[in-house]
Amino acid sequence: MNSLTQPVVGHAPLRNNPTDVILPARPESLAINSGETALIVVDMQNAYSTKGGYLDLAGFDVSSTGPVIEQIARAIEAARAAGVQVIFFQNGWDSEYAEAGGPGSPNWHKSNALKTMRKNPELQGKLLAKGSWDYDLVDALQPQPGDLVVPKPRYSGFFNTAFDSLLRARGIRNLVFTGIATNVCVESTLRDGFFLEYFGVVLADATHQAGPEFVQQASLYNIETFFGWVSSVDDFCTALTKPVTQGASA
Ligand SMILES: C/C(=C/NC(N)=O)C(=O)O
Repeated sequence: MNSLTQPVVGHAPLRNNPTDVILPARPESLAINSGETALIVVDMQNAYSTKGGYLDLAGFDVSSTGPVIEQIARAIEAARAAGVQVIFFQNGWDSEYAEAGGPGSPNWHKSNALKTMRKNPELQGKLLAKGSWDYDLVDALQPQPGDLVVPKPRYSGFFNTAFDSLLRARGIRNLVFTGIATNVCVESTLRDGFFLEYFGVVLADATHQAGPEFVQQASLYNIETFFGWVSSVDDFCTALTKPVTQGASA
């Protein structure tokens, strides 16, 4: 075989027509390649954003999650149009809660879902259980062919999941985060990604905290200052439609 007829293989088969974009962000703009970037939608389940779901029943305020869902939908549409991989996380456990861990697990003691069910036995089997309404992704944010859905049993999406392998196999290095809750699963996953050499960006207006407003600000401060970058849905959508020509400045 000569060099023209030999099959060619390489690492990281990038997605169609990857382009470089400059994403305005704090504390500085980021140059990212669309083929090496994934939009991460964290736990947009009824549990976290719908009245009657786990967070609401546990006493957290979910009254302003509607605009966040709309912003995430915009970010997903822009990502799909630009060929950016969309990955949904879905948090929860089997209906017997074996995956949640028993009293030997700190999760059993700290999970407000498990604590709420222990206090209200009539809810047993309903919160964050696979197959339940609570576990389902919200109607407005449903995966489409080509998107990935990754179930996860703990706050960090890297723990006991296929996430890292899925990213590595696709040559993805940049993780753009949306979802709920900023201060729990979003921040946990972004932090673990930082230690694994992923560049993490959070789209602030496509996230919502679990707890008072100050924890949203604290989490964004932490991310901007120590673990990654903070941007917005407008900047993400605009950046994806304005590829940067190699060698040109933004
Ligand atoms: C409080 C909480 C947050 N989860 C998340 N998706 O950030 C939980 O799962 O208990």
